[in-house]
Amino acid sequence: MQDQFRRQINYLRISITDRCNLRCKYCMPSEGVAWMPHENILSYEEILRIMRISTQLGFHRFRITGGEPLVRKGILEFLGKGAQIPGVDDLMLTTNGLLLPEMAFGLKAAGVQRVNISLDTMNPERFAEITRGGDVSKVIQGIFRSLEAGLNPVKVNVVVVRDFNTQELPGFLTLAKQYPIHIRFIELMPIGTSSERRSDFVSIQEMKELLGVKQYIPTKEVPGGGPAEYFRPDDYKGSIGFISALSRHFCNTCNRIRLTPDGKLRPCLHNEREIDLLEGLRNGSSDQELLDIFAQAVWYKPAEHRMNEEALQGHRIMSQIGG
Ligand SMILES: Nc1nc2c(ncn2[C@@H]2O[C@H](COP(=O)(O)OP(=O)(O)OP(=O)(O)O)[C@@H](O)[C@H]2O)c(=O)[nH]1
Ligand SMILES: C[S@@+](CC[C@H](N)C(=O)[O-])C[C@H]1O[C@@H](n2cnc3c(N)ncnc32)[C@H](O)[C@@H]1O
Ligand code: SF4
Ligand code: SF4
Repeated sequence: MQDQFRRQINYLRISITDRCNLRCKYCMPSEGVAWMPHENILSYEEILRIMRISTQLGFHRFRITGGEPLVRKGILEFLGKGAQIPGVDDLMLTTNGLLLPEMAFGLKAAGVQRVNISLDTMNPERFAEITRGGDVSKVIQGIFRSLEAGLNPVKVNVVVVRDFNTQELPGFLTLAKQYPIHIRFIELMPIGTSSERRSDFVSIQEMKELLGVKQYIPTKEVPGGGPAEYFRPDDYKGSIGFISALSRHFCNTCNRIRLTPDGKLRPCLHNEREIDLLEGLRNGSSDQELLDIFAQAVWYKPAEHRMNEEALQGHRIMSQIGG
């Protein structure tokens, strides 16, 4: 359906858990966060009901995220049911990739079309540093396992952090050149733990200079519903993409809203306003009543983010919203 600014909103990002098997420095504080109480987390049945209802408003793209979605028990069965819902055309996942070596084929069999995998560095020590203990070899195996499984396209999300991975960016191009892998370089957003570290921000313009690519040839061939702009140099099997949330924000083409693990609809990533669905789900509301709440959340989406006004961000960190 359209929102009040005539944007077509048809993409629901669903965070199925706030839990994670990593603690990335820009996403979570070192002490971790208190997990949401179990009884507040939407059950899979509740999520499937919301998906069904949302298709009546024209939602047809669904991205499962978190926290780390693959750590939630029963996810493959849930995805299998989600993929069967009429109107669910695109079922996708954003993951840190650690569990993909064993789960990629299961995801494909469940009906997931594609995965976006987060990988900010290929250096084992630096990966362990930024994720506070992760094993990069598992993620790299996970990327190739996803290709083998036929998840297509496979995208890799690289959040660029000044003096951490800036020197390593050209190394990622090898992956995009040799394999059908789409590397997306992402501007660090001031949210959660990274809101105090604005000096770590690197703009897309600067990233392009660091990459040293001679000519950026735009391509529209990479399937996706997100804000990335893609380029495919002639001799590349994959592509290079950029997500410029801050320097050239793309809110005027925004097409999504979010569902948090505790059942709130969040019309904008960077605005603390949320609309509760949990209560309605649990107090016997009809589908029509839930649909009305949903439609309201879409209609009142803000025109754009105001990332530089911290008061508007709210108290949630990225893993609790579904980045
Ligand atoms: N500002 C802003 N940034 C977003 C939003 N959604 C995603 N992003 C950024 O884009 C990054 C990649 O998101 P993904 O989960 O891989 O999904 P996507 O790019 O929407 O997906 P596709 O293009 O469909 O592959 C996130 O880590 C965020 O940094 C959004 O609604 N607003
Ligand atoms: C919050 S994670 C959830 C899914 C999964 N755990 C993962 O890491 O892919 C989703 C995406 O948000 C990105 N992210 C987290 N904090 C961010 C920030 N402050 N700025 C930009 N991207 C961020 C991560 O790099 C990841 O690609
Ligand atoms: S970015 Fe993803 S993997 Fe890293 S701590 Fe956040 S939720 Fe976990
Ligand atoms: S910041 Fe808000 S309005 Fe802008 S693209 Fe993201 S969700 Fe949409």
